[in-house]
Amino acid sequence: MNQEVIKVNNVTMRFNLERERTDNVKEFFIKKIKRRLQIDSFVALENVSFTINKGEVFGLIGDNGCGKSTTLKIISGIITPTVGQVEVLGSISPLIELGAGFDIELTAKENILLNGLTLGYSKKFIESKQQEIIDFSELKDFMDVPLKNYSSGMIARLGFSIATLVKPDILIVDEILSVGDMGFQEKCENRIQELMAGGTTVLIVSHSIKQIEKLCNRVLWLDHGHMVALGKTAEICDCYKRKDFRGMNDNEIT
Ligand SMILES: Nc1ncnc2c1ncn2[C@@H]1O[C@H](COP(=O)(O)OP(=O)(O)OP(=O)(O)O)[C@@H](O)[C@H]1O
Repeated sequence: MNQEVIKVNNVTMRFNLERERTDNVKEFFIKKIKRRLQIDSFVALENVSFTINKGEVFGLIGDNGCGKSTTLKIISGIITPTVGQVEVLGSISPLIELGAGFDIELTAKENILLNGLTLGYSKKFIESKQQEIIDFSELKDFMDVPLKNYSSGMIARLGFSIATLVKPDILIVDEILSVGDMGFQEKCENRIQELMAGGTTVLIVSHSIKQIEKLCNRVLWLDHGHMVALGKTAEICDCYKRKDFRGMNDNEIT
């Protein structure tokens, strides 16, 4: 029987955007008291519901600004939805923002320790795994270089190598694979497949439909914060490529 490990239930996310600039906290409160603060709200997600089963590789697709990263941030617990609930069963390794959890002034070696500690591992454990991380990232010659001198692809290599070191229950990958070169992307895809075989659930955001088609079992297509279609990868990607909104507001296309 399928075990649901991520449940997103009627989630709406509204962001407040100040219409005019407020330079300091005092000015903010004065404007607020005088009711002069004009705030527009922007709905990034509206009434989004879906579930992901253990061991699935689930993809989120859609045009720029449709709400993919917001969905991942809500699932990871980085932001709380305005309305609705999210339930997550198990440990999450979120690879969401490139370089998040890194200090660019520190060297790669120092960042492995910092990032590992942030993920909750002990210093001893990280040190014992350091070589494995260096080997997978193929950045041996750059270990003493501060991250500010790394390219985005190199940061992605390091981030992915740390996040997948220990098999997480749930791996969340936001676009990161797309900044690596072809060889590294392939290596990441193989590792994702290995993790999947070991029962890890993977949630991926990618603009590369080819990558989604290659890796995912099921896909959700979002448009302007709304669910357009949810279902098997081939069908949903096909609808997306043709911009076929037929499935709009339907539940699952199977
Ligand atoms: N903290 C925030 N405050 C205000 N608006 C936000 C905030 N975060 C996201 N948004 C807005 O919410 C919408 C959805 O953003 P999100 O980053 O989830 O889109 P996306 O689908 O991941 O886009 P992309 O494909 O370009 O990465 C966008 O219009 C964005 O400007």
